[in-house]
This record gives sequence, C-alpha cells and structure tokens, in this order.
Amino acid sequence: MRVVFRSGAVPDAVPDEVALLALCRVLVLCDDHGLDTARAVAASLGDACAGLHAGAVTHVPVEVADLAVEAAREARADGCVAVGGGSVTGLAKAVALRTGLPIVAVPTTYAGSEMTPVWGLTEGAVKRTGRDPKVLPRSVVYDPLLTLTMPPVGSATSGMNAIAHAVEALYAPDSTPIVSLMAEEGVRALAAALPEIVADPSGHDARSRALYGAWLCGACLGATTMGLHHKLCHVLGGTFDLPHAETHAVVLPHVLAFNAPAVPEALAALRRALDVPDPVRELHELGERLGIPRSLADLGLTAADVDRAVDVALGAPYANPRPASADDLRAVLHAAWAGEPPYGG
Ligand SMILES: NC(=O)c1ccc[n+]([C@@H]2O[C@H](COP(=O)([O-])OP(=O)(O)OC[C@H]3O[C@@H](n4cnc5c(N)ncnc54)[C@H](O)[C@@H]3O)[C@@H](O)[C@H]2O)c1
Ligand SMILES: O=C(O)CCC(=O)CC(=O)O
Repeated sequence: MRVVFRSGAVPDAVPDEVALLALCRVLVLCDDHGLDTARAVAASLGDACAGLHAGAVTHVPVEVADLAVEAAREARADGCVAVGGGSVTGLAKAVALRTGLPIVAVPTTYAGSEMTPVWGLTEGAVKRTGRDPKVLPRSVVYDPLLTLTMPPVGSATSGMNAIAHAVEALYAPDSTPIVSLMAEEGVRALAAALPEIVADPSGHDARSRALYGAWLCGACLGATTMGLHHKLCHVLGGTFDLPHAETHAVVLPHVLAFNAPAVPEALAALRRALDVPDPVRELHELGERLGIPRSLADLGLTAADVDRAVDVALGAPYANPRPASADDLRAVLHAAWAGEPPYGG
C-alpha cells in the first residue's frame, strides 16, 4: 500500500496515485457531504475519471452496494477513488469485493477503514463483516485540510472510534509488539489532539496529529482481530441504526472496564499513552471533556432494545480476552445505555 500524507495533497496527488496504479477509468465515490471535494478530484483526473457516484450510506446497505457496483460496470471503471469517511470507503470496498477493482482512498474522517482489508455490509438489519485482501486500498491520500470541516463533536467521536481500534488491538489474540507500539502511539496522538480540535476546530497542527493517530489506529484494526467492543458496536449500528462513531465513543469505556481484569499489558500501554493511572476512568472523562454523547439512550436506543442487542450479539462468535455471558453483555450494555460511570464511581 502507498500512503501520501500532506496538507493540500488533494486533489493534485490523486491523479498521480491513479497513474501509478496504471488506472485509466476510475469511478469517484462520495456521499452528499463530500460532493464538492469529489468534484474537484474528478476534475483533476481529467480523462481518467469515468464518472462520479454520490450514493454512500452508513453501514453499506446491500441495495446501496448493488447500485454502486452497477455504476462501476456501466462506467466500465477499472478502479474506484473513495472520497469521504468510513461510509464512502466502505462502499468502495463493497464494489471491490464484487468486482476486484482497486481502490484509491481519500479519507475525510478518523474512522481508519482505508487502512484495513475489512469490509462490512448490512442486510435485513444485520451487519456482516469479513476480511478480503482485495478490498484493502492500494493507495491512500491523507490530507488534514479535508478534516477541517468536521464539527467539534463529530471530530471527537470519530477520534474515539479510532482510539477504540487501538484499544482492542492491544488485547487482540493476534496482536504483536509492533502493533502494540502503533496502538499506543495512535492513542497518545489522538488523546492529545482531540481536546485541541474541540477548542479550535480550525487548528491545522492538531488536525494533522489526529489524522496521523487515525492512520496508526486504522492500521492496528487492519492487522488484528477485534473483540467485544467492535462486536457490540456492529450490532448497535447494523440492527438499531445507531450512529457509528458516537456509538463507539459511548461504549468504549464500558467494554474496557469489563475487559480490564483480563488485560494488564493493554492497560499498562494505555496508562503510558494517556499519562494517567486509570485508563477506563480517563476515557470516560475524556468523553465528558470533549462534549460527546454520554449514553446509548441519548443516541436513541430504548431500554427494551438492550435485551435484543444481547441476543443478536450472542448469535455470532467474536474474539475477546474475557468470556462474556448474556448477563455480562446485558450489564455492559445497560451501563452504556444509562450513561453510568463505567468504573462504578
Ligand atoms: N471496514 C473498516 O475497517 C471500517 C473501519 C472504521 C469504520 N468503518 C465503517 O465506516 C462507517 C462510519 O464511518 P465514519 O465514522 O467515517 O462516518 P461517515 O463516513 O458515515 O461520516 C459521518 C458523517 O460525517 C460526514 N463527513 C464525512 N467527512 C466529513 C468532513 N470532513 N467534514 C464534515 N462532515 C464529514 C459524512 O457525510 C456523514 O454525514 C461505518 O459504516 C463503519 O462500520 C469501517
Ligand atoms: O463495518 C465495517 O466495515 C467493519 C467495521 C469495523 O470492523 C470497524 C468499525 O466498526 O469501526
């Protein structure tokens, strides 16, 4: 994978990356927010642009993926350029999964999907995920300037989504010392940058450090198997349509509190990264300081949904350092639903 990381890289670096991959007809994908940037990218590509498709939707419903595959076939595209957050990258991955078309990713959030071979599709209110090397973008163009438009709370929740990748990578069954170093550094970079971004969303330096952190955390997600936290967030997003980054931000301290007794080395790394004695408490209080939603109830989940979420989560296996029974899942989700402090304080 090639990575370009430069303020002002977009649009000019995109045609270079497309040419390096010897692509002649790329389909540019985006959502409504990213239309202006996507149009600038399409214009910079000249004849190498075969069309623009602005249909991305969170969690990639299969019908939305079908339309994008159709658009790529009609345009006789030989590649895709994804301009946007994880939803747009996810749509490009759905196209790649079906057609094998290579992806150039231009991320505009901190979700990190551009660094992973993980795809996700939602069908019949159930989100499925899988891994396939052909969905890993071949080239990524990071431009911190594209993230300046993310509002303070959106930036903070997106950053917490990235931190969650690193936290679960630290205790993943297939983690390595190198992944742990990247995870620790990714958490350190984001935890320092996010309060600065919330205080001044136009600050280039903090935006740059946050995107660097997101790159690291996304790479950790790509390299390891995620656990209970990602499992619960997939259920809450896929089955209850809860907003992705906000859900990660609320759930993370609760799952870490549950896993804490089983993951001493991960906690030690987080203590170093966050420079605090209690990472669970710190992640919860960081959320408060950043002004992000505090409970799943705030995000629209009802108390009755908690039991259904437990059933759906129990339906598919996932890796986790501490086995979780139905009662455990109910307790974790209930605390996250109510917005209770995860450390019982
Ligand atoms: N496969 C993976 O490895 C992976 C990793 C992380 C996330 N994801 C998936 O990505 C999706 C979520 O991605 P996301 O959190 O980036 O959200 P998103 O892409 O849905 O974006 C959230 C909102 O922010 C807007 N937006 C995007 N960039 C913006 C910017 N720079 N300024 C202002 N608004 C902007 C979008 O238009 C959208 O309305 C989920 O479906 C999640 O499962 C996948
Ligand atoms: O939904 C996907 O594309 C997979 C998502 C994933 O594993 C990371 C996340 O949920 O943030």
